Amino acid sequence: MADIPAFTPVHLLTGFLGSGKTTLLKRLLADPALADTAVMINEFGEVGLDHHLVERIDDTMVLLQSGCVCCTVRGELAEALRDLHSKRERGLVPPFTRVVIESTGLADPFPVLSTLKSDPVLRHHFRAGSVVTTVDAVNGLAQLETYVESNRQAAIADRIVVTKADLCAGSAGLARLLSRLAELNPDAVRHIATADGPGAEALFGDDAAHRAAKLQSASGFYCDAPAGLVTADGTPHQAAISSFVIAADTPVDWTGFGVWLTMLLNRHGERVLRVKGMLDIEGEDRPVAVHGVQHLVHPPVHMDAWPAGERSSRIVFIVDGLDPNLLKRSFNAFALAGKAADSPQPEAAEPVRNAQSP
Ligand SMILES: Nc1nc2c(ncn2[C@@H]2O[C@H](COP(=O)(O)OP(=O)(O)OP(=O)(O)O)[C@@H](O)[C@H]2O)c(=O)[nH]1
Repeated sequence: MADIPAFTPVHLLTGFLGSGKTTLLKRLLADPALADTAVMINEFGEVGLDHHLVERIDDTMVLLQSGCVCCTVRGELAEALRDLHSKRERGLVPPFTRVVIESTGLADPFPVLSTLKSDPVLRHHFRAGSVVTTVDAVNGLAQLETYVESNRQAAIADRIVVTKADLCAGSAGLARLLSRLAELNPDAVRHIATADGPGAEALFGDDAAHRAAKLQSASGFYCDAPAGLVTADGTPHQAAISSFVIAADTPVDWTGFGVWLTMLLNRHGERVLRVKGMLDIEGEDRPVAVHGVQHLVHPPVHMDAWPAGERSSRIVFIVDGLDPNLLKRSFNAFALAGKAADSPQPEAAEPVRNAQSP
């Protein structure tokens, strides 16, 4: 086992919604080179699913919930790191030699890194490591142009991993994305994700000098959520982006669900920034994970088992200006064949403009 460094590097794995952070993290954590790693996962939304998808639950896996690590849960991040450090000192957790934080898809990397420097305890024990940013080859170009969060994540990266190139290999769109990324952040090393690369060393190898230089040059907007991201009521992130969950205790009809999701993404794909869920399908023992990113639906995956005591369907949505009540009602009509789950009370619901078409 490696010696504990005087300053434990904290690597940040970021990237826009659905760009493949959890997929990459899960693959990297299987590499023995990352055995001494504490992992923190932060999700935007009321219900966290990623820690189940990574399939590693132990004392060095921390879930930072109920807010975004760059703004509302910065305090929680600092506290969790202090707690991990203290437990390591007392031998209560394995002696990790690095930390990887998987941020939300909307996180701004600057405030996360500044937490390490500004906290009086953390700055004596931790240092900023690499910022690794995943960029989705299918949706990335449009996201870079539309969402400031995506732009900042790519601009601060030490390493950029272009994911889903297998879905659009050789296309003009992929070439345009690569040249846009080179323009936005010429210093970053760019990788194309494959089933077995890039590896842990390529992404989290030591780069303290590079990082220090980069932070220096970015110091003008290093400390807090940049002005462009803060809305009039002080809420970070663009005002129309919101998250909600559709939950159901009744098993879901797979065909109805498929029709519903396809129609939804066909019609409103631009505004469905992310949909991900763990479904209890009629006639299936194991949970099925489903993922969609804008117009793209990924193949469903059977998970090994239900997390303890959690057999029910949960679908997390992150949307840009869509009415949750409309989606909940149409989900109920299609996927549950009208058997009400947590559909809204009639008085709380918006008028349903078109119940048959999500
Ligand atoms: N074909 C293909 N699919 C990928 C690739 N990387 C990720 N995916 C799929 O993209 C979907 C979203 O991946 P995640 O790893 O959950 O993305 P994420 O960035 O963690 O998502 P959020 O945490 O919700 O922002 C999943 O269905 C993955 O299987 C890739 O390189 N190729």
